[in-house]
Amino acid sequence: MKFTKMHGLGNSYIYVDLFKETLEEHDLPRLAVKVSDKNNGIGSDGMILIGPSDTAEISMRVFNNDGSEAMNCGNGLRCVAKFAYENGYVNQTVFNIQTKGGLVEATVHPNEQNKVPTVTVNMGAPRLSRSAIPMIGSAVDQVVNESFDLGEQEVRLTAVSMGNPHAVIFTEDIQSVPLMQVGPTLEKHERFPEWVNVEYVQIVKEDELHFRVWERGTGITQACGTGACAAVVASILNGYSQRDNEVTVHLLGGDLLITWLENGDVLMNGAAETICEGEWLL
Ligand SMILES: N[C@H](CCC[C@H](N)C(=O)O)C(=O)O
Repeated sequence: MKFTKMHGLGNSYIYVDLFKETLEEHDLPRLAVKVSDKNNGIGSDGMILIGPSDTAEISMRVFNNDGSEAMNCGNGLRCVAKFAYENGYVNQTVFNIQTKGGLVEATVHPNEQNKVPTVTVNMGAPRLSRSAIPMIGSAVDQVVNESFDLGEQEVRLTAVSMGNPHAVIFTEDIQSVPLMQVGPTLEKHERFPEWVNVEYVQIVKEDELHFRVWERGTGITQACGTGACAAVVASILNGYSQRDNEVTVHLLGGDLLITWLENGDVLMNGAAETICEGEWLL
């Protein structure tokens, strides 16, 4: 099986081109776990399948490194867009990508001078209703800065879906967040029936945030594109940032530029890079 390893700000995946490869005989969750393993496999945060679509120019399926399938992946979308453009699967720089969480529109910027190529993705509108997250056990429909009992400690979180679920917690000091404790506890908490991605955010100023993430199905990653979008939406819902203003999100692996437009859509711009190509022999 031929593959391409690509990353968005250090959030890497093993990409398989289903226009050329067939995985019908494979158990996809098991394959995702195997290829993601850094010792017995290739090593990545998961596996992404690029393929045909009957509703868009191209489709994407995302598997975390625990084998769970996700509805969306921001860093993955930018890499899929770059791959589709470079491999001639699309003949324009603006095109749609079908994800399990819905259609998104990607814009490839191929000619940026002497810079790492970036891609802009219109991620569509965030889903804020508790039932869309999904999240249970809350009296209100939109969960904004709500107290959440974790047993030995209490956090205040804002719940946002970008097709996949996110719990955003604001902090005064991003360097000291208890991500290793709170991340796994929240990730599989019973109040999140489909589990949840967990983000800590420190406000630098209204158009600049620091960000850390514990990803559902993967753990701590260098970056999470959908998480950065959720962080900016949560920052605006909590009054720290403004609609229609581009916010710079500093993630461990680099920066993303996110704007929640007045029309409701969330735009994400960031790098997408190819690491290597290879053949999976197992
Ligand atoms: N762990 C996520 C999928 C990957 C999302 C992330 N890598 C991104 O760039 O958005 C989930 O289970 O919803």
